[in-house]
Amino acid sequence: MKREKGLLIVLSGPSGVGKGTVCAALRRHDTQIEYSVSATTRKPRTGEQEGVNYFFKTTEEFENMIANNELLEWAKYVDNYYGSPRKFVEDTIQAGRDVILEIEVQGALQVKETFPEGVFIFLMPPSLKELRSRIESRGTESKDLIDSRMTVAREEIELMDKYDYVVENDEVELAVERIKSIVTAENCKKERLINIYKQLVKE
Ligand SMILES: Nc1nc2c(ncn2[C@@H]2O[C@H](COP(=O)(O)OP(=O)(O)O)[C@@H](O)[C@H]2O)c(=O)[nH]1
Ligand SMILES: Nc1ncnc2c1ncn2[C@@H]1O[C@H](COP(=O)(O)OP(=O)(O)O)[C@@H](O)[C@H]1O
Repeated sequence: MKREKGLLIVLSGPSGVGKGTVCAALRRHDTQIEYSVSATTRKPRTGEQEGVNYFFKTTEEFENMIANNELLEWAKYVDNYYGSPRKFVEDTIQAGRDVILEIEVQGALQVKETFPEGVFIFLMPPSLKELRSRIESRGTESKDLIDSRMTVAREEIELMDKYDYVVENDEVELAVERIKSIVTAENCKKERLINIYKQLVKE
């Protein structure tokens, strides 16, 4: 069936809950969902590649992107800027393909304002204790940074009711299956398909 626009899927939740891990697993499932690569002023971690994990920018470059309206949303998170390049997202959706943004909560809520027809998914940790141990086990942050990420996490969890769906990330493969079910169901929504059928009847 010929698609109209693709779905904009926003996967959000606290740092360390497993957004990156779940998104990477989702991509391995060959769901044909496109992944939006964000821009950031954060320094690359070992193994991270330009244009694959992030587009790494200076503060000046990032502020120019904001000024030129090149970002669909952006946020300052802990001490760095993060944002989603607008053009890739808009082009992908226009071409009828689904796109997923993996972003923190402030940015997700901005997208909800400008793009309410998006599908908003909040990834939940099984507990705060487990969340802290996941951040610690990743080993990418100092003790101070872990504390500030935990403070932000508590605030973010309170915003959970603004999302369409809440998915627990107890096990990666279970979380992936839940997200795939959500995307399938959203693609079957009558509102999305009715116009396509009207068009078919006319032809
Ligand atoms: N608003 C927004 N948040 C982003 C974007 N890209 C990444 N983030 C979020 O920024 C936070 C910090 O990302 P990062 O430094 O890579 O750390 P990690 O996700 O905890 O490994 C995470 O919650 C990301 O999901 C973006 O384009 N926009
Ligand atoms: N379901 C899970 N069970 C156990 N550990 C997990 C799970 N999901 C992610 N992790 C681990 O938690 C840490 C944080 O995951 P990450 O994907 O970097 O989180 P985020 O992108 O939300 O900051 C990583 O070490 C990752 O391997």
